[in-house]
This record gives sequence, C-alpha cells and structure tokens, in this order.
Amino acid sequence: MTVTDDFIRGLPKAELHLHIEGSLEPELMFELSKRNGIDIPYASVEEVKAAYDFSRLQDFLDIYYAGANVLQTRADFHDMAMAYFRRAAADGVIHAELMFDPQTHTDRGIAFEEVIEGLLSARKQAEEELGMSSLLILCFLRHLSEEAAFETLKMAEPWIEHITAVGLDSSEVGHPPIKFAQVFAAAKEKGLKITAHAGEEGPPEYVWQALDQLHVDRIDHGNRALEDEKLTERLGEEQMTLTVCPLSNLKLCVIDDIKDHPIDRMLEAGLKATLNSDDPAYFGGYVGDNYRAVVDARGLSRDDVIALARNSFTGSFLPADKAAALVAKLDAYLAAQP
Ligand code: HPA
Ligand SMILES: [Zn+2]
Repeated sequence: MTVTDDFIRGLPKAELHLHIEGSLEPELMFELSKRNGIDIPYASVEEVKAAYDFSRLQDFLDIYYAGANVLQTRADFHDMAMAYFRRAAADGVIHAELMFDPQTHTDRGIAFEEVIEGLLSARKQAEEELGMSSLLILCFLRHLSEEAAFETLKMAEPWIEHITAVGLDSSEVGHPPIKFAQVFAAAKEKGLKITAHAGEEGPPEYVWQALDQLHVDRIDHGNRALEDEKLTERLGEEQMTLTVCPLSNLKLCVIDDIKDHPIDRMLEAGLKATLNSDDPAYFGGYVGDNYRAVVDARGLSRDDVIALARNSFTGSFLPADKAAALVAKLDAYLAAQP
C-alpha cells in the first residue's frame, strides 16, 4: 500500500532530535535582526538560503552559530520556539524534545535566564494552544572544554526541574565523548537523562564511548555504528534509540544521495531508529519531510513508518505512563484508518 502524504502528516509522532536554534527560519532571522538592530551578512532571504550549501558539519555550524546572533531576548526565544511548535503540529508531532545550546548565547552575553524563560513560556503556550507536550535537552558544545560544560550545568541549576536531559553537540571529530565523561556523570547524579551526538561524522569508537563512558540513554544520529558489526549488535540488543535525521545527513554530506540512506538497513538490523529533522530551517525540511524523503528513496512500507513513529514514543524521555498514552493515540489513529 502506498504511504500517502496525508497518512504521514496525520500519523501521531514525537520529534526527539531537534535543535531549536536550527529551527530559526531566514524570515524570522530577518525580523529579529531588525527588531534587535543586529546586522546579518545577507541582503535577502534568498541570499540566506543560497548560503545553506554545506559539504560537512563544520560548514553548517559556522553559519548556524552566526545566525543565532539575532537571538537576544526571551521574546525572541519564545517566538522561535512557537514557530517550530506550530510547524511540528502541522506535521502530526504531538510531543517534541527540544535541544538547546546555552553556550551559544551565554558566551555572547545573553543571560541563561533569557534563553530558558523564553523556551519555557513557548512550551506552556504549545501545550495550551496545540495540545503538544515537550521537554528540554540542554546540550554542551563539544568544541569547548569540559570545564565550560560544568559551568553551564551550574548556570542551569535554578531551572533544573524544567530540564529533562543533557546532550552533546557541535563539532564531533576531535572531540570524543570521553572528553565529557565527568560532566555527564554529574548530570546523571542530578537525575538527568543522557544523550549524545555520535557516529554522525565521528567513527564507531565514539558511539562505543557514548555507551560505555557517558552511559547514554539515547544516541543522536549513530549512522556510522553500522560500520561495526559488534556495535550494531550491541545497539540492537540494548534496543538503544537512535535519533536519525535523513535530510540532515544529505545536507551535511554524511550520505551522497538520499537513495543511499541507511534507515531501512537500521530497521532490518533490529535497531530502534526514529526519524527527526535536526535543524529543519537549514536542512530543507521538517519531520514530515524526513518521513516522506526516506519512504520515497528507500521504499519504506507503511509498517516501517508505523514502527518509526512507535519508536519515537517509546524512545522518548517521557515517563512510561505518558509515553504509553501517546502510543495509544497512535493506535487510535491507525484503528480509524480505512
Ligand atoms: O547535526 C548536528 N551535529 C552536531 N551539532 C549540531 N548542532 C546543531 N546541529 C548539529
Ligand atoms: Zn543534531
């Protein structure tokens, strides 16, 4: 049976790998640049979009951090997050786990409070207006030191009850997970869940480290784990959730062609994969576009698509009863299909 756009859009799903700063669309970037009197090095939305031509992760990160300069006040963070929630809701997302990069903002003099209060007020509005639940994942920038990560964790202390997990992002190669073993141990002691980008550009060894040194609850990306048979087996045995991002993989040249995407190989190997958008404003699509892209390129079946959506709930950082309630919404949707 063909998997229609309507089926994909209507399918209740969670998004587990989304950098909120990566949802800043060029139009809003211009609006905020005017609102805050911050110059950006582009004359038009078209010029911004033309700059989004990357050949590796670092090309993207340079532009992504520059784009974040327009974010100044809690209202800016609120508006950016609400724009994401609305687009995600239109794609059938009923629960979203938002990563944010405090160091990108605190290092240029924006108070942690402005960042998090803006995100928290948007979460509340999304719950009220869209019926969408969400939670926050505080990410450490891995190109910075572990000491700086510890300072960030300390800054977050007054809001710790509003933060569910910590993550690790930014330039992967040369910054292995083990560099952050102590700060992740400290976060775990505080009751936070753990996730880390690993095996996007970095080698399978970084995925092993994420498992054995950081004791992750989830792996972000994980593509290169497939190069290591033992590692693939381990991820399958543990049913470790992988937050896979096909359009990101394409834009950042992790794969040469969407037709080469390994999502079906992951499922066939018994891995617990999910589909996500990563940085939708930069990579050309929201979560629904990611489902569509791999259905078309890899011929995923309707059952595959359902399994991916189910994994998004069971792999979420929600308490088991809340995750089960979302799985029930998925089942109700499926039961109502012709
Ligand atoms: O895809 C990514 N990889 C690493 N760091 C990131 N920060 C935002 N997006 C990414
Ligand atoms: Zn990411």
